Amino acid sequence: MKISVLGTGYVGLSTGVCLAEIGHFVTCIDINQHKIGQLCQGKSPIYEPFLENLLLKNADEGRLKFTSSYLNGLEGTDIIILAVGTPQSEDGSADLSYIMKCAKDIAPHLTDGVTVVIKSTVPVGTNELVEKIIMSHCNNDITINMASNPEFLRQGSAINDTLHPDRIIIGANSKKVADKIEEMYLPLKAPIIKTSIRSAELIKYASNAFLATKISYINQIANLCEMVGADVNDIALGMGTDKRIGLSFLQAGIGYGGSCFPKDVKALHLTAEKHGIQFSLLKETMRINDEQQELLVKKAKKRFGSLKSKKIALFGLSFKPNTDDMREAPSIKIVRLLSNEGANVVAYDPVATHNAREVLGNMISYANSPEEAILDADAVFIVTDWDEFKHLNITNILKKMRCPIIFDGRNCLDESMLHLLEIGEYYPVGRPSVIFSNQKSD
Ligand SMILES: NC(=O)C1=CN([C@@H]2O[C@H](COP(=O)(O)OP(=O)(O)OC[C@H]3O[C@@H](n4cnc5c(N)ncnc54)[C@H](O)[C@@H]3O)[C@@H](O)[C@H]2O)C=CC1
Ligand SMILES: O=C(O)[C@H]1O[C@H](OP(=O)(O)OP(=O)(O)OC[C@H]2O[C@@H](n3ccc(=O)[nH]c3=O)[C@H](O)[C@@H]2O)[C@H](O)[C@@H](O)[C@@H]1O
Repeated sequence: MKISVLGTGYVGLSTGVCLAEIGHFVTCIDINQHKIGQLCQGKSPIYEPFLENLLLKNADEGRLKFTSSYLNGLEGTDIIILAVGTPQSEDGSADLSYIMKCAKDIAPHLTDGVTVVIKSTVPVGTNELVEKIIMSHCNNDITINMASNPEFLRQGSAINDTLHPDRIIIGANSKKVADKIEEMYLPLKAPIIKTSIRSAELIKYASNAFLATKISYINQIANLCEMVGADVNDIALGMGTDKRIGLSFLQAGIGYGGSCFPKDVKALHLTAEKHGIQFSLLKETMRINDEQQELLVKKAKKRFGSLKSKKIALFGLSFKPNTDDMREAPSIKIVRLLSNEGANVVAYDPVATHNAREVLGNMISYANSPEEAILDADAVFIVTDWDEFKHLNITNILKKMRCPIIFDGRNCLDESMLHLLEIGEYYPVGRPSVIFSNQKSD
């Protein structure tokens, strides 16, 4: 099939590359000419494992092209996939301006019978809105087919998630349209769920808000664990082994961030409110998450009394490992709180430093290695659970501190490695703290 994908963010690019990988002829279109320039040279504008290799391979084999011209990119296409951003507006609702503009701009280039698929996360009713915009801006008397096909990939594992999805949701108002989209995905051999357009739109928000709520739930359990002397990792294992609950998304820590959970929970809460539903559960999900992001600073204040002039080494800046994305990263709030307390922050992140500089500027200093970050540090905050921080040599690095005091916001240091520290203090989330003197005690 000939497919055009609009938007070359995480979703557009992963979708485009993977559809080419399964044999389709794909053109990715973006209004950002700088990005298109990079992509035409085989460079990925985002850090995402395996993406660049697959991009180069499919471009070389002639199945993947990039352009900023709608005229070239939409010519003779069977399916158009809209994957532009839907960020948060000031009032918390989804900002649909990019998708609306996109609809208006592509309209004059559409041909009769083309299928327009919305993959961006959009509130219920947006497909209908987009169809209206297209119909009022297309040149000829054409018909188009609309469909909703929300995306569930995670950053950091976007390629694997796209090639091996748990399920594919297709929302369409006719069997013919749904079948056409199913045909596009056939080589993936993934379970397909066909439904109405409105249900498909809502499935996406319901899924993200549920996962975010699961995280807030385990984080409140973690807070309780600290009060009663229980271990949240054991609780998560004990709960999650029940198949009805499941083990995933029970990793306690300093809360969720990223470009989706925060905005999607807010947007769903607002949609419910708009329709007279008081979805207060989601309000609590958000409140718990806001508070959880303050946890490490609160713990450090309790430990040190004052953080004024204390040097804090921050391990990790991105909102999760394997990405350089800083959108709504918990590190941002942590840095602001630490700065307000008068602490000096030196941060190390394997890939996010460049993006972090744009958000945090000179509020903090940036180190090129964990070793550099811990020089003269009073405490270490582990903010992102990069693999690099979990491995044995991190314990060796921490051992170089005179008396390491570690606040582990992601519970990522291994207990057995920690015992190599002969002296120091370890404060995880929802688990017993450990004070190492020559003899270890709880
Ligand atoms: N980031 C993620 O992991 C996931 C995101 N989503 C959803 O997918 C959508 C896209 O998200 P991201 O890929 O993160 O977005 P992004 O913000 O990283 O990228 C969006 C891209 O669209 C381009 N664009 C804007 N207007 C355009 C137009 N008129 N024509 C062509 N290109 C245009 C922008 O230049 C930008 O490159 C959002 O609705 C998001 O909620 C869904 C699942 C996962
Ligand atoms: O709509 C989206 O954009 C995507 O949002 C999330 O994906 P993503 O934000 O890339 O990353 P996740 O792995 O879900 O992590 C989100 C945040 O939750 C935190 N998290 C995750 C899992 C967990 O157990 N505990 C926890 O604190 C992570 O550290 C991170 O800050 C969903 O997992 C995807 O299915 C969805 O497609």
